Amino acid sequence: MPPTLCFNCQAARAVIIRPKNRRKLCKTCFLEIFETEIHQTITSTSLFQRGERIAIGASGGKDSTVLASVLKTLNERHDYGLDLTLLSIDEGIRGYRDDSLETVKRNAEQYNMPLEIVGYDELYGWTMDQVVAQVGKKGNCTYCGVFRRQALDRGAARLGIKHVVTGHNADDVAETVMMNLLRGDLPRLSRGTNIVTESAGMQVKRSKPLKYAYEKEIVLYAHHKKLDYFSTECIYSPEAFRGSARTLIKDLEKIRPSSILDIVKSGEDMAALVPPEISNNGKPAEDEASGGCGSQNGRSSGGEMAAMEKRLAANEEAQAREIEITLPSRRPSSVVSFQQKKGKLVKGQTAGKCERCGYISSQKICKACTLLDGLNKSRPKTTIEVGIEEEESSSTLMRQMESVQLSSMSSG
Ligand SMILES: Nc1ncnc2c1ncn2[C@@H]1O[C@H](COP(=O)(O)OP(=O)(O)OP(=O)(O)O)[C@@H](O)[C@H]1O
Repeated sequence: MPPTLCFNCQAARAVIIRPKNRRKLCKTCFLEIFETEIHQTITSTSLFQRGERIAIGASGGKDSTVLASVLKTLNERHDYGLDLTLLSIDEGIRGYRDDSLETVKRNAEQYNMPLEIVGYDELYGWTMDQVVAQVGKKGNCTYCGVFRRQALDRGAARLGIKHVVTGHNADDVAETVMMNLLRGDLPRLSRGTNIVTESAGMQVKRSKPLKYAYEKEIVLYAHHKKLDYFSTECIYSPEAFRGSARTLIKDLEKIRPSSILDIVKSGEDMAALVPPEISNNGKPAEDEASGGCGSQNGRSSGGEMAAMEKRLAANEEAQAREIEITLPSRRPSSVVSFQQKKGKLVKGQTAGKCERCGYISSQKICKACTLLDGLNKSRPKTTIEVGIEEEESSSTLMRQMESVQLSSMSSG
């Protein structure tokens, strides 16, 4: 039987079935199409300014490694004129981040980019190993996510850089859309679909150039480009709800490959219907997919079923560690009744500064300092009342507090 020819060039042998649309492509065409699509995302959203300094949030994983590689390629090919730097956050997780940082150090040499490493220990006086030793695994992702978002801002500020890019991909965005849909959280759904979010703390812009790239294609790209990346998952691991949304999306993708992009597009369309007063569009915002941990994501490039099974098992395990979060007043129905009660939309909050660390926050004490308070007081059980949009301003819902209960923290 003659070999199947590439759908694109009709000359070379097809070796890849594109996860996005099942088209059969040769390696060269796949790599070029993948890069071209990222270029189109960048140009159609006017993501970068010529001469801009960009910090690439580099974890050593497949997404940020592919992001660094593609940005370098496109910067040279299309003469974007960008000054690219790798920025890594060392959460202090022995046997995980120390190994992945070795990968980033190699990447810095391979891509000829400067590398800045910022540690939780120097910023907060705690490593994640110490946090977990104190609070247990349950809820540890909350600490890590809050700390990482600030750390990326602080790292960028240290470098004098005002734009951080992260490797969040279409699967991550689809998961965020799905999670917020299931929670009935329109403001977050809206923000999670934006390609650019202004970071609350330091007026650092944050963006996701891989927003429309499928995770599977990122793995294929890394594989065929022979990129050097780290593929072990975080030892403190996953957030069960995101894992469940992920499994749901992966199941849908099997039946309908376009599902991931369809969910992203639907999220964007729904976001367009959310009034700015509620979505906080264009204002400082922290969303779950802009610096939080997604290391629950499968990182293996082979044996999808095996990876899926592993994920399912991990999700099950994660149920026991899931943090209890109550969102009493964030459903669209409460948005309406809240507004009706007031008779008009409530003006947004004014972002002030955290009294402790100076990070911009709508509360007196920012989320990271609140968490640190609990840690430093060595409380075995902590109930923290934080505004869910604490570091975000101008949202009707921001005035409504959510109760985040970090219960049984000492139980692991
Ligand atoms: N320790 C870190 N240092 C710098 N950037 C990070 C770090 N952890 C995460 N990021 C950024 O946030 C993005 C999403 O991280 P996440 O934890 O969800 O991992 P991921 O989806 O597996 O990505 P990756 O494959 O790049 O690790 C990463 O692609 C990276 O840009």
